[in-house]
Amino acid sequence: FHHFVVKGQKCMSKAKLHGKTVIVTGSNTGIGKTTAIDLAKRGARVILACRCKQRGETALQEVRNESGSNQVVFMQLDLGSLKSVRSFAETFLKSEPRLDILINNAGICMQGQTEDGFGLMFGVNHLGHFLLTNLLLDRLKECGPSRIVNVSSMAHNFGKIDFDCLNSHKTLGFGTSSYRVFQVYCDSKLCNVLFNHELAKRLQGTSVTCYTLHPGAISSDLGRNTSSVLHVVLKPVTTFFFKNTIQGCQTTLHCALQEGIEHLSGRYFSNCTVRELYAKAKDDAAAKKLWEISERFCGLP
Ligand SMILES: NC(=O)c1ccc[n+]([C@@H]2O[C@H](COP(=O)([O-])OP(=O)(O)OC[C@H]3O[C@@H](n4cnc5c(N)ncnc54)[C@H](O)[C@@H]3O)[C@@H](O)[C@H]2O)c1
Repeated sequence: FHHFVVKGQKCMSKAKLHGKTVIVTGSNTGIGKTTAIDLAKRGARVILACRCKQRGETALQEVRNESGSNQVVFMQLDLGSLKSVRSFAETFLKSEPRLDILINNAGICMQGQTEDGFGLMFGVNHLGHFLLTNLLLDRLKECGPSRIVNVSSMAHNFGKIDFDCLNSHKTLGFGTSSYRVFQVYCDSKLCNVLFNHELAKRLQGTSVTCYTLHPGAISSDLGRNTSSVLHVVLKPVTTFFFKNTIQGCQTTLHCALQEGIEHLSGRYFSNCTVRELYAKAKDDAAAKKLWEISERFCGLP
């Protein structure tokens, strides 16, 4: 109940980001867009990494207008295509000298399959971000102290990881029940938390830290692909009870900016506060196994 009706804490950091560069994935809508606007207002150079060129460019104008900054750039990134992730990273690394904050925000809750034949939610929510982060890691290290923020969800609590299922690249077809779609969404959000757990270990001794979080229950477009009737019926309820996208981006901003939280690298936040995870979300062996299987799927050495 607390998670659903509390509008939440505000990010208290007054950090200015002039001369710093930030990437926000999935920033043409929802909390990605409000995160980008806030960071641009603080002076950062903000890269909007979005799938659709047309929607990305519309968002670019909005983010520029609302932030009053012209240091905002659109770069095309489809997380459902490993080729697109590689080409985004290549373009970014060639054209931008710095990377100070990487915000892995994009997320999807619907059935389907990625270009590479993975389940859409596993592919976009986890695997695309896994590859993206790995390809940008050296640049983050060069620019340290730098941060990686992985937007997960409290839904990870209902997740489980079936490695056999991942190996068989099982995907959900159209007509799959909403319950099953939600279960696989929860699984992908558990992948975000386990990825963050293993990443923090691998980053120990570097100047890069990473954090994962639940942004709150937010009235956004995330459920747009669930039953349209349900969406229409629930919209007034969610608009009233849920956080709006400005409230919804506060924990992301906290993890990206708050001074003095570096010792909390690898931890999980909600309402701008560090929270305990259940054992399955900080399971060393599962996190390591997920990392190794993801490397194999992405063709990383
Ligand atoms: N809305 C909520 O209540 C809620 C709760 C918990 C966690 N979250 C998480 O917050 C994050 C942001 O969600 P939101 O609520 O702002 O929803 P949203 O649907 O408005 O935003 C998601 C963004 O991801 C982008 N995206 C989807 N597929 C992509 C792909 N293949 N390549 C690149 N970008 C892609 C979308 O275009 C969109 O911009 C997600 O990771 C979501 O899982 C949301």
